[in-house]
Amino acid sequence: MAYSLELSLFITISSKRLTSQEPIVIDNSKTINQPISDEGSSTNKPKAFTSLLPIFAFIKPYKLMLALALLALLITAAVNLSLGQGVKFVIDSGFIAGSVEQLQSAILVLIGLISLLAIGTFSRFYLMSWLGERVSADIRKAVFNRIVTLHPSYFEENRSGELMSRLTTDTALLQSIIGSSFSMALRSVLMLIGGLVMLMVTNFKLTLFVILSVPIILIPMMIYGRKVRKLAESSQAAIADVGTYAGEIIQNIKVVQSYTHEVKEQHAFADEVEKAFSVAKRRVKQRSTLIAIVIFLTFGAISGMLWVGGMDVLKGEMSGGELGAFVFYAVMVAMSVATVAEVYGELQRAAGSATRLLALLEIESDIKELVSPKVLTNSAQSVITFRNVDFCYPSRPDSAALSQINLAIPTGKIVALVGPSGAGKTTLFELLQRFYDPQKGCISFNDIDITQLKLTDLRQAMGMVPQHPILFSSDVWHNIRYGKPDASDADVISAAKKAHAHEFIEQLPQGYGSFLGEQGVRLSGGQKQRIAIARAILKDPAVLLLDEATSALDAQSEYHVQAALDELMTNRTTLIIAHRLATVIHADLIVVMDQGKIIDSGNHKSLLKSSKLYQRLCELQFDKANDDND
Ligand SMILES: Nc1ncnc2c1ncn2[C@@H]1O[C@H](COP(=O)(O)OP(=O)(O)OP(=O)(O)O)[C@@H](O)[C@H]1O
Repeated sequence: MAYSLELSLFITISSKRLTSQEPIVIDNSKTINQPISDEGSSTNKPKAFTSLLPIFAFIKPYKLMLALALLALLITAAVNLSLGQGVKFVIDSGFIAGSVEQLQSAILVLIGLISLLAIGTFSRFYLMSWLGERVSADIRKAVFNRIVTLHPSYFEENRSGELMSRLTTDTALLQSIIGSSFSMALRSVLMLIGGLVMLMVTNFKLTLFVILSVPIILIPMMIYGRKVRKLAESSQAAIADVGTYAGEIIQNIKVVQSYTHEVKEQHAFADEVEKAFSVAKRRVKQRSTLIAIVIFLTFGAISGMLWVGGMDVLKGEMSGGELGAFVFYAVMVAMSVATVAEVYGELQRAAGSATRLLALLEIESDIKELVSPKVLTNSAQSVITFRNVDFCYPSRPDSAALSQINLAIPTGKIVALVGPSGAGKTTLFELLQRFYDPQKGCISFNDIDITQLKLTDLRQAMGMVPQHPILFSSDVWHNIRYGKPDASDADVISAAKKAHAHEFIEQLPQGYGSFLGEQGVRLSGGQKQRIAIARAILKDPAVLLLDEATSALDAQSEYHVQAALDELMTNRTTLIIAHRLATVIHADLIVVMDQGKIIDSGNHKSLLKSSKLYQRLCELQFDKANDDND
């Protein structure tokens, strides 16, 4: 009886395990990011298991936990095996011998064993699951730590969604491998060996029967199991499509509504959902069939065994207890083989995840730092020099984004960069912050080549206010304090006042504690800019990099933003990507750029005379300003 219970448990567990694998499978097959690595997938089986080995480096710190878990595993395996002897004893000494006392003592022993089994199983399950969770948390942290230090061009080649799935689904698969599959496999191997030995000891003829019937049960299981797994993969892929579709629509809800595409999107989404349903339907059908076949074959084989064994019992060649124990061990062997087969497939998929995660951990940032980099000492000085700088983006090696850039920016001066779209102005900012290194030439800060400078010193000295401010999904405190994490509340408020942001922040529902929504959606463009300016004021950088906003700010916002910027630029070396004439007129130096080159430089007056492009840009601005005034 205990057996049928265990068998049905086994079937439930196996089907649950299939379900739990599914989300992971989809990630491997569907959203793998090819540039990172596509190794370790099912096409790379021979390498599969060796690629799991480096994961042991993450398990090593928790050796004690692992040892205890293995001990618990050994104990439970031994108890499981001895249970068969318990069954034999109960039947032979209790029922058959008709002795109440012996039956009682047999049952007591059985209860003792079962208690030991329960404690052992609890320990094994707890310790292994703990280990799985702990190791996957450590891997997640290691991967994230690596990701945030990588060069920005890496993120142009690898989409953020794909990196996220490394952090979540790939690590989750490893967690399930370490936390459950690994111990299941070990336990099953132990039970398989132990079970086979016990079978041989109990009855050799019947052992041959078992060895023959195991493949009869396993082969259809494996064939169907593979089909179910494949369908589970496509089912998850279809569900992922549904998620991606919904995510995009939710993100762009305003565009959808302004084009009144709600109904169209509802239909398109319904199609995606139905596609996912029809795949799921096929999977459910296959799985139901699989379960039915397994039940039929398993119980069929047990019945066969009972018949052969029963005949032996009737002939007096075997005791009833021996037959009971035999059935017990036979089912144990079959279950162990099934588990090992199932875990094998799972390990292969986990190997894929491990390969990808480890590949990610091995990537080095293209922006290298010297072993003992130079540090910035003179905080009062901030001289920037570009010498013969040539640069093309890694993704476009044949087209120069900057060429032959020579530029000297003295301490405390305001330098405006002007030029048509695509001239290379933003690229200049990127190089200065070492998001990329130029292929030729040299950029120096205070006469030190920036490649020799300590990266944090360099970036600490730069404060960037981008055209489209980046805000985090948090409150005002967090967003301003990002400029200086240890700033006091008073410092944050003072920076906000200087940035002309204090007043509007005060009027927000929870003042500085107001949540700004994803990317600060709950603020206007001008307000977002002022928060970004407050952040830069708090950082108090030696050099200010300002991508001036052209966005149609209303006159009042523009006044506030300009006043905040004036405050920020005072006594600070400033580079402005200038879109407005007002800034350009006051700049100490205006640099005119076109197609990656500096074509003119000077002040407003001299350029008006000498530079055709500058004249044209001014005319366009004046005409626009006049049109706006009309
Ligand atoms: N990440 C990138 N990868 C490849 N090419 C890029 C990348 N960023 C910019 N470019 C290219 O480099 C050139 C210079 O771009 P950049 O953004 O520096 O121009 P810009 O002068 O700042 O233009 P805008 O005023 O429109 O912002 C453009 O041709 C652009 O297409």
